[in-house]
Amino acid sequence: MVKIAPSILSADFSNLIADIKKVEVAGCELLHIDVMDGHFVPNITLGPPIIKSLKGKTNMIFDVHLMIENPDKYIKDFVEAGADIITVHSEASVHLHRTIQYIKSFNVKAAVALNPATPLKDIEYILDDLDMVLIMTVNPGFGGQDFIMSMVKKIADLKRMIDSKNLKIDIQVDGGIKPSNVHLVADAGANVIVAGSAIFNSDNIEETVKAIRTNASK
Ligand SMILES: O=C(CO)[C@@H](O)[C@H](O)COP(=O)(O)O
Ligand SMILES: [Fe+2]
Repeated sequence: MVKIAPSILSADFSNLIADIKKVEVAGCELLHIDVMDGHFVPNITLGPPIIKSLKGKTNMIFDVHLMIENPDKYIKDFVEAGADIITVHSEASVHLHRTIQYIKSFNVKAAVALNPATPLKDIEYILDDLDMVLIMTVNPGFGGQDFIMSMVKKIADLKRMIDSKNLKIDIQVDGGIKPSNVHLVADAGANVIVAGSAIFNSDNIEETVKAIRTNASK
């Protein structure tokens, strides 16, 4: 059974709560919140004050994807804003093990994201410290990009790595996922599905979420 995490990057920011309610009613488990700083990625989105303003308005899990340089400097702010899961990019953290321990010291879940070109070996020795690994299926920075097909093998390799160590770690995928390709990532082992444009740009959010869930289990 997959969990679905709509990315609010593609929501209507002038009507954010209404859009969040729609995905909650559609049964989505997580709210994926993309934080971009204009340095790690060429785009700027939102920060802790907006996340804080949303807390308490939905029961969904706040899944905060930090696409920022020097994440350690801001982790406490995101925890205080209401993050339940904090994902940092391996490419953005010099001392990744320390960063993960720091996130976990606040009793929130810790995850590492890998850009498409980043090898799995970057997390091999810290895998058992992680609650989730995020395999980027596009280059981070924008919603609405095309899914990178070669990431299917990377997901399968990660799944094998996790199973070989007898670990229980979520595999999240993010970028270009829609009802027509979700089976590829789910078959490979992904169980947390981020989708932004496919959900928020659809005419019928409930139907699209249902299609993602159904097609993931085909
Ligand atoms: O982190 C990112 C992009 O950097 C994502 O979460 C996107 O927001 C996903 O959007 P779609 O590719 O599903 O439209
Ligand atoms: Fe994301």
